[in-house]
Amino acid sequence: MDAFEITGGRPLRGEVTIQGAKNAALPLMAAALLAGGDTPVTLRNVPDLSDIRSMLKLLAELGLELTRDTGGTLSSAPSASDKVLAPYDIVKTMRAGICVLGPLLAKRGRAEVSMPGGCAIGTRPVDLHLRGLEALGARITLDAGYIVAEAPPARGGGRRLRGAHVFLGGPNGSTVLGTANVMSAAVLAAGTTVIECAACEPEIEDLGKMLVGMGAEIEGLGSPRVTVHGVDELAGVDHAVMPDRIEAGTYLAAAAATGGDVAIHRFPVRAMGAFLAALRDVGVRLEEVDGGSADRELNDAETATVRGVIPRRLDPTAVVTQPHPGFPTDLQAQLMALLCLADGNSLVTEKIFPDRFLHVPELQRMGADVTRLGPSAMVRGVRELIGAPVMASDLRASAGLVIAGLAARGTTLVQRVYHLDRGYEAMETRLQALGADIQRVRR
Ligand SMILES: CC(=O)N[C@H]1[C@@H](OP(=O)(O)OP(=O)(O)OC[C@H]2O[C@@H](n3ccc(=O)[nH]c3=O)[C@H](O)[C@@H]2O)O[C@H](CO)[C@@H](O)[C@@H]1O
Ligand SMILES: C=C(OP(=O)(O)O)C(=O)O
Repeated sequence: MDAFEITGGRPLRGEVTIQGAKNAALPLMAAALLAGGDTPVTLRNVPDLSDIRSMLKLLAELGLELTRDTGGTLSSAPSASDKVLAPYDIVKTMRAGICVLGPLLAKRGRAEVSMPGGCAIGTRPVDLHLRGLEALGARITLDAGYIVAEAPPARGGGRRLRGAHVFLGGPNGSTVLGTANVMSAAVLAAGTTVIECAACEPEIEDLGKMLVGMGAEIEGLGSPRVTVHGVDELAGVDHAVMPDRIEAGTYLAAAAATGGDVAIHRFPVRAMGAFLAALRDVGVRLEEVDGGSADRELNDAETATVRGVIPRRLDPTAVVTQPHPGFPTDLQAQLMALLCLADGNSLVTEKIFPDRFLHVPELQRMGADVTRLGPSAMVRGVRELIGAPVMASDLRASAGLVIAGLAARGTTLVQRVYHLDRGYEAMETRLQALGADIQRVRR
């Protein structure tokens, strides 16, 4: 199994360009199943990640071939496939495998989708996905680990979902991929669907933009009330995947933890308000790099090249993860790694996945002073972290450990790098280019 061997203490310096977002690209790829006729779907800025390869395999299994060029563009060949089985072997590897459920139901009238996998970050039910699709008239049963769903018979023959009022609120707010599924199903339903308590995450907005580009009629994107007027057919589209806000936040946190100076290109500023507010509390200020020389205050750009002005001493802060536009749970571990080095006590509360603290015992192995208190963690800043062998069993916890390793004295071995390969393209190469001492090794 691959591991990262990191010798810490080198400030990251240089430039890094943010890739397309994994969590946008995966539902966008699934939405390619909705295209009719022989117009191709083209998706640009698709990162080269193991989750993306798994989704390509899953779509091929469903009769939709997407080919990838060297520049990260995926193009579909026309498909008249009526396959509806999303098998366990592929879907178990990633949560986003569930994203084919809505498109299959809408386009092919039936779906048999294995219960999904994904990061082990606590219970991850799919009840809201199913409730939303049932509201659109789908009949759903669970059979041997598979979700078997069928659209109701349509008046003119075949099967078709029907528009409805759908409420997607759950115990911890809305559901991101549940919203993707219901929205992708509603676009071809008969009549109008109103999704209340829709996820406002930028990746859902990106999916909506792609669907609109295919001919869908959607209002309220980015808000908790999304209205979808069903249409009879969708065409292909040429769409660029939004930049990855989690990757951007990870590299910024790494620069801050090492006292470095990194210019980050394609930084999705507008999608990152809560993270940037937390960094400002810690003392990091962002400046927009203007033409490579004169820097100015960061404004509300969609994307920009930014540089963090990193203080010598980091202040502590309190953050609570929440649905967008709140602080993203997918950046909680990375921020915690940074707060381990702040001058004082911080409080991190996890409201989306209250057990998402797998990085805590591993950070403790590196000398961090963190106490878990139910859904919160008290982080008492220490003067330094010390390299150690560590291991995490989810993607962002692993990213937090890489940041800790980059800042620590001595050598850290981050094991089970396959988690990182799900979400960060060539992470070690990109960090090496920023001056980090990091190697991929076999252990
Ligand atoms: C591939 C992808 O985009 N994954 C992201 C997506 O996951 P994912 O879409 O799976 O996460 P959800 O938004 O669905 O989960 C949010 C909360 O809702 C609960 N819930 C969810 C579905 C459901 O049917 N019932 C229910 O109760 C979950 O347990 C959790 O507490 O959003 C998460 C929250 O921002 C991110 O951490 C993941 O990186
Ligand atoms: C939790 C994540 O991914 P997934 O939902 O695919 O497990 C993530 O991207 O941080």
